[in-house]
Formats: sequence, C-alpha cells, structure tokens
Amino acid sequence: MHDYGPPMGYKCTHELAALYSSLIICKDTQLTMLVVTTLILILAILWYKFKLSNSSNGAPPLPPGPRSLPIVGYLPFISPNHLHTQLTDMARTYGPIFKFKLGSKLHIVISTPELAKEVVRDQDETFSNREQTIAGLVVSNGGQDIAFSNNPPTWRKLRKIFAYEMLSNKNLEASRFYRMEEVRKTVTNVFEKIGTNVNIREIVFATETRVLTRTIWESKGVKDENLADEIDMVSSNIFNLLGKGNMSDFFPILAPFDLQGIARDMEKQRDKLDQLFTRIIEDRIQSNLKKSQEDEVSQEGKKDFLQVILDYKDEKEATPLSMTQIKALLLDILLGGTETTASTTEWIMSNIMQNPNIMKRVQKELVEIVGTNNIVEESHLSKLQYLDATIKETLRLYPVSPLLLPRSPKKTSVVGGYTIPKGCTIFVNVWAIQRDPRNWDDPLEFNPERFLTNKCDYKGNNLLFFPFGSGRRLCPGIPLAEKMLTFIMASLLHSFDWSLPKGEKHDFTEEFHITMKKRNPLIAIPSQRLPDVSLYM
Ligand code: HEM
Repeated sequence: MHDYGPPMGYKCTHELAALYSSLIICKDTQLTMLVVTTLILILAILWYKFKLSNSSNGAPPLPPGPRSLPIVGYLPFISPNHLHTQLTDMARTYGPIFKFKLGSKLHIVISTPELAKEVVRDQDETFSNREQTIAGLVVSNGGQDIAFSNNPPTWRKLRKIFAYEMLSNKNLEASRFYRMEEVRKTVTNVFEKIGTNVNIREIVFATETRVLTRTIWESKGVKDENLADEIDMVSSNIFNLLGKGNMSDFFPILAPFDLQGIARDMEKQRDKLDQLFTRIIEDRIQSNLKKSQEDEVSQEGKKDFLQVILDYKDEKEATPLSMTQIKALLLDILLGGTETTASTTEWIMSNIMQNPNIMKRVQKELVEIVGTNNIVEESHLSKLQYLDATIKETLRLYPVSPLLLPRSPKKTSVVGGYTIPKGCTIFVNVWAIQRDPRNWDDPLEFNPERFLTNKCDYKGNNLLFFPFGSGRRLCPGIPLAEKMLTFIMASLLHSFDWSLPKGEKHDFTEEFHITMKKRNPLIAIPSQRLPDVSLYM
C-alpha cells in the first residue's frame, strides 16, 4: 500500500482520486515517468537547438572555426527514385547544407550556388573523387575509366585523350557525316510512322547509339547493324543496373552476399560488352596490319575514335594505351552519350509540346533559317538561337543528373563553416539550385526567353546553371551533346508536327535512376510538315 494524498489545495473528490490513482500507481512508476519526461525535455531542447543551427531563416551566425554538422536523419534503405525532390524538401527544413545517413553511409547535401562553389570550384581538387558504387566499379573494372575513376594520373590521361583527341573540333568535324546520315535515317523512320505512336526516347536512344558506334569505329568498312543493336541492348541493361538502389552500397557489410544480384548481373553485362569491344578492336588491329599507310583510316583528319585511341602514344614514355584503357574509353563514350541525350531530348520535346506558342516559335525559326524546301544540316545549328534557349531552359528545369555524379572528399575539409569528413558522399543538388526562387524569377515557369536575354552557357562557370557539372569533373561530352541535342530536335521539329495520342495528357512525373527521366515515356504522333515528300527520304 502506498499513501499518496491529494496535492495541497485540492479537494479530494471521487473523480480526482480516480484520476490520481490511475496516473500514479506506485512510487517506482512515478520515478520512471520523471526520468522519461526529463529525457523527452532534453531531446526536445537538443532538437530545437539543432533545427536552429541548420535553419537558413534566422540562423544564428556561425562561430569562428569549423563546426560539426549534425545528422538530420537516418533514411533507411530507400528507393532512390525521388531522392532529388526529397533532398530539396529536406533543405527547406534543414538549410543549404545538411547531412544524413543512408544505411551506414554518411551523405552531405549542398543546395546553394555559394556552397556549390566551395565544393566544385574553390576546393575542386579535394572534392574530385567520385563516390564509387559497386555496380559502377564492376562495369568499369574497378574504376579504370574516366567517370568512375579515383586514380588521378590515369583519370587525367584518359580524360585528356577523350576531350582533346577524340572530341577535338577536328575529329567532331570528321564525324559530321555519321550524324547527318543517322539523323536522316531517323527522319525517314518517323515518316513511315506518320499518324501512329512514336516513343521519342527510344528513337533518340537508338539514333545516338548508331551515331556513337559509327563515330567510334566505322570510318570505312565496318557496317554492322547487329553489332550496334547488341550494344544498344547491353548499354540499356547497364543503365538499368546502375540506376538500381543497391543495399550493398548503403550497408557495405552486406556486399559479399550481393542480395539483389546487382553485382552478378552487372558482371554478365560487362563481360558481354567486353566481348563486343574485343571483337571490334581486334578486327581493327588486323585490318590496320593489312592496310597500307595511305589508307583513309590513318589519314590526318579522317580517323575514327578507335583509330585515334589506337594511335595514341604517351608523350613522355611513348607507350600506347592498354587494352583495358581503350575499352574504358569506349565504355564512357557509349554510357555517357546515349542515356543522357535520349532523356534530355524527351524532356525538351515534352516541354515544347506542352507549350504550343513555344513550338510555333521554334518552327518559325526553323523555317527562317532552314526553309521548307530544305533539310536541316549542321551548318544551320549555330543560328537556331530560340531552339538553343529552349534546350537550355529544359536543362535548367530537368537536368538529367539532378545531383551531378556524386563526389567524395579526399581529406577532411570545411564547407560553409562545417567540417566535412573524408570519404563521405557529396550531393550537389543542381536540380534545387536551378529551381530556387532566390536564383531565378518565376523558377517553375518554362520560359526559354530568359536565355535569350541572359546569355549564360553551361560550361560550369555559372553556378546558377550547371546541368553538365563544373570544375575538373565537368562533363567532357558537352561538344557532342550540344550538337546532337540541337540536330535531333531541329530535324524532328522541322520535318514534323507533333501531337499527343487522343485522350492523353501531358505527364511530367520524374523518376530518378542514374539519370532523371520521365516515369511514363513520351508517346507522340507525328504528322507531315514539309510539302515535298522527297525531303523525308
Ligand atoms: C545531355 C547530355 C549530357 C548531360 C546533361 C551530361 C551531364 C553530365 C554530368 C552532370 C556529369 C558529372 C559532372 C560533375 O560531376 O561535375 C557528367 C560527366 C561525364 N559525362 Fe556527361 N552529360 C551529357 C552528355 C555526355 C556525352 C555525349 C558524353 C560522351 C560522349 C558524356 C560523357 C561524360 C563523362 C565521360 C563524364 C565523367 C567525367 C569525369 O568524371 O571526369 N556526357 N556528364
């Protein structure tokens, strides 16, 4: 029996007594409640202080010296499909820099141009490592390519060859014919489908794969459509696997079990691609041996990419590239170029179709620059300023890599006054920055006009608009991407009018895998626009 009387000043009524006895049963319970209440109070105070220290609104000034960034959440293993929007919402609560754990891995999210500058420009060297995923490491043979590499000497060498040799103006000019022929083939294919459903993403993916495969190895002779189709299929499979959330990445302790079979499936795809590449490279080495030195393949200015890579010799040591390095370059150009261009084209077309006035204006420009008794050629592209602005506006609202390719600091460093531990994962939320009302007027309005007045480019110098990244890891494929995006869009809009299937509505739902694409593919119906049918042949 415990004797707890009513508090002083209370009349002992039956109700009060009943309430009292239901709340306070014994002394031990009272003590427990006291401890629990105190704990809750302490946690509430800590949470409040923590929120304040992360809040962008009314945040107290940071004390001098780096502070530890508190963890704002432990996201359990999640499907990454909406990661960029989730992280944008979290930034509204926790401010422009916050950290959270995905599984056992620490992630830091940056959501303002000022902080992005600290990472990708001011401390570019420190933050130049990539966050390496298991699928990425498998497909790149342990990061031996450019995109997944964390080995500065190899990365530098391969990137130099990629940007200055393969994608040099001279080589891009030499491969102009393949782009022209393949884009024309696509126009003919679409013409045959007039009045029926066309999947925009699929036709662009196939066009881009054919352009790239021919640019890589078909300077003359190798015309293997099946090979291009096989590569098309393997690349799509690789992309699917790269975009899957892998438990082993978030809980490395589980990696040996490969519970989702992602590493195993990726090994299969890598081996298939490896066999295809081996076939192509060995064929070329054999045919080079047979051919005379005056052969077209080896003539200045007429080399395809494969020949450029095979002829490359290290400046100092005069050593050629290893077979693994050659394959790694082929892998990067195929993976880097197909999915990104196809997804971006689909977003551009969706936005243009949803805005009939913009469609009219793009087509009016095409009539002025190209004419209606002519076909689009690369010489027209630089004059298509309104189309260029429309592409930029799409890349602003729908950057296909909304969090860039994640980076990781080589050493512990400081960003925004906070300590950033070595080896964590950094997400630069370009999607949030490019939609932030502090950076853009009416940010959610699709308005290409803004890029006619504001002549900014996407070469990584302007951290309000950097869909291709910035700093030393900036996308090296920009010259090719820009040509292909403009050429395909100009050709599809010059040759056809486009409408949605009856009863369909525009759907802009995003889904983020390794790139951000439309959840439901854009299906559109083409109709003939040019008077002369021979312009479609
Ligand atoms: C619409 C087209 C494209 C977009 C939006 C795009 C975007 C990007 C982004 C955001 C990055 C990461 C940059 C960073 O971390 O700062 C990147 C890297 C890369 N891109 Fe692209 N890209 C496109 C087309 C291409 C093309 C056509 C190629 C090749 C022909 C390519 C090859 C690469 C490679 C190899 C990397 C890795 C660079 C490195 O890690 O050093 N990309 N791209």
